Amino acid sequence: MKVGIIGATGYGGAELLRILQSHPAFTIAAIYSSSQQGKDITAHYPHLSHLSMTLDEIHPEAIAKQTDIVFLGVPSGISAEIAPSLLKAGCTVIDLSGDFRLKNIEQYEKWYNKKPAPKEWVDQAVYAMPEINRSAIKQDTKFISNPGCYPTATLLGLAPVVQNKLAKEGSIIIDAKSGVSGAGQTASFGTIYSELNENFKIYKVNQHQHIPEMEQMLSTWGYEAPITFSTHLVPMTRGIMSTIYVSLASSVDQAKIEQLYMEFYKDEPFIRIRNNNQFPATKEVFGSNYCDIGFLLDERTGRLTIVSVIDNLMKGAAGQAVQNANILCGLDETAGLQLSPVYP
Ligand SMILES: NC(=O)C1=CN([C@@H]2O[C@H](COP(=O)(O)OP(=O)(O)OC[C@H]3O[C@@H](n4cnc5c(N)ncnc54)[C@H](OP(=O)(O)O)[C@@H]3O)[C@@H](O)[C@H]2O)C=CC1
Ligand SMILES: CC(=O)N[C@@H](CCC(=O)OP(=O)(O)O)C(=O)O
Repeated sequence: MKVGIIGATGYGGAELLRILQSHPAFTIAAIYSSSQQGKDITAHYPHLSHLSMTLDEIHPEAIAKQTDIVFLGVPSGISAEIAPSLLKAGCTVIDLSGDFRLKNIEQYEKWYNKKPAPKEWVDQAVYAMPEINRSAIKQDTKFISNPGCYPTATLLGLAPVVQNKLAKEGSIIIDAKSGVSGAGQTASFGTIYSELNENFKIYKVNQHQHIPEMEQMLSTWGYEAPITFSTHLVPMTRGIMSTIYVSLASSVDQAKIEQLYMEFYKDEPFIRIRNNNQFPATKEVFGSNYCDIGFLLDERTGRLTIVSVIDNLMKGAAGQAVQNANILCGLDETAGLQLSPVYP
């Protein structure tokens, strides 16, 4: 099976290269760039010098001939422009951006502050988070919209509670933190070393573009109230920790909640539940496709604290995209993804 990567010079693209170079069923047929055509990937990423691949121009018809699946790892706003021409040319596309996740394009315009992709293409995109809706991916699916990094950690943390109608309406508060690679490789004032080092910042308060993505999924689970979601930049390279507070709608104890999570995720190869009141740390998933989840009920307040961690570039982007590609191709979902976290 031949795969291609558009945006291979980006962080998500580099992570796709890292996974796909040793995938048992996928071969990297070509990599594409809008700004570095004709150059070797090594010119941008010396750590990939063992691959020695030339970056090609983005020509949809040629990409359709060269690949069975193409991963699109370009910024939001750019995917909306590129994906339709790829699909028209006959490519099968897995898009990592936020451009096709929101079914309501007015919501996209409001939260991303960008022109939305044409509705007809948004309608065709299958939003796929394997542990939640892997059956949405059919054999003839041509277009997958990969979930956002924060929504992946948060929704996986919340699913057992919300789907079992245990969340009190209006009570969900999410306090999330990300390493700086979540912002991609282009430096901005907020992501330069002197701003990040020995610093801890909140950003996009009540304005984060992942809020409607999470609310869209929560509403399919019957939770209709708006959520409070805050994001923080942590002086580290990779990792997301989503700390979620939710008031419980009925009285259950810690043992029952543990049982619920264990049961909900019992067949999931990439979800690891911490029991005995243990909480996960971002380093425990670093470089892997795992999502680790811990939780503790505060019996005084009736609130549950859930902590969900992922590597933003793996389960939050490239790893989940490959997991989706595996499902699409009828492969073992874990193919190419059985990587232990890098520790310490
Ligand atoms: N970083 C993360 O943790 C996550 C990222 N995402 C999403 O994945 C996508 C890629 O993110 P990431 O790799 O971090 O981003 P980067 O900024 O690191 O890389 C994006 C790449 O897109 C390409 N690009 C930029 N402008 C254009 C353009 N006009 N036309 C075509 N290609 C362009 C560039 O490659 P070139 O110049 O070679 O074309 C660039 O290397 C984004 O949509 C992001 O929101 C999703 C989840 C997590
Ligand atoms: C640390 C950091 O800046 N993270 C980014 C994640 C962006 C992202 O992944 O964008 P999509 O909307 O395409 O998913 C942010 O919070 O905006």
